[in-house]
Amino acid sequence: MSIQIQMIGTGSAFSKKYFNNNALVYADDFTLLIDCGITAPMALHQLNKTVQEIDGILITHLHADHVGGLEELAFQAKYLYNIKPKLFICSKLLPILWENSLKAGLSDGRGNKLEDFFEVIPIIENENTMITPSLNIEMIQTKHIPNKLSYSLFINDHIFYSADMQFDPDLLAQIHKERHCKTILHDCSLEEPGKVEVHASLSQLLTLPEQIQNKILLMHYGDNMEEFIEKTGSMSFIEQQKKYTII
Ligand SMILES: O=c1ccn([C@@H]2O[C@@H]3COP(=O)(O)O[C@H]3[C@H]2O)c(=O)[nH]1
Ligand SMILES: [Zn+2]
Ligand SMILES: [Zn+2]
Repeated sequence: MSIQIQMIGTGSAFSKKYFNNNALVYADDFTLLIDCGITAPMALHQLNKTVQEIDGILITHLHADHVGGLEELAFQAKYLYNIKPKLFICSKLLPILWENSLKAGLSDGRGNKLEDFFEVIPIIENENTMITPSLNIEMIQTKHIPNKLSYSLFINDHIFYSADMQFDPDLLAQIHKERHCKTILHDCSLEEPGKVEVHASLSQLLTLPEQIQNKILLMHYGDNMEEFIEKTGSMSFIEQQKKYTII
């Protein structure tokens, strides 16, 4: 079954030209937002979308370019539309999201909790979770910031979505060979090697075999992306706001 992916933002954390690297996944009857960064409410507004059109939000890790927009969406959902979107998050991240990130803004001082804003659905890592009959997600822990939990995703078993991760050629080879992934959406730092070690860099990704490179759409890139067009081997940059049908 085919799905559509639309990056509401394709930028790196400090980008001022692109919104935060967050994605809408359209399955038959379900729209999932993958990550909800600081700029996500504005990015959705530019697509003429409100939280009413989002059936679920899935969080990969707790950096602000991936969760910084949740407070606004939570308040909009509750106080503007009186709805409760589903919130999918690995069970290990769930307490940290509330206690260390959202509680300050969302708590009402009378003991409210995350479940007052979202239908919280804890995800067990490495287990295939049905989001909706036409959309399964498996979350695997990947290396991003040392000692900080971060997850990448398999979507419907054959799409790999890196979220934020360091270069891991062995994992990508395994994904290609054993999981038969057809499409890989991968974060890509355009900084010179050594400056930002917490994302895969373009120079690292260019060392991958051709048959892996031609599956890769590059995302989470800096404002200088256009300088690198035609310099990405068999990979290409995914475009912000464009809808991609992935079978
Ligand atoms: O140990 C660290 C922690 C953070 N950072 C920067 O902060 C950013 C946070 O969002 P991000 O994960 O998209 O990208 C990260 C990097 O740009 C870093 O370079 N080294
Ligand atoms: Zn990020
Ligand atoms: Zn990050």
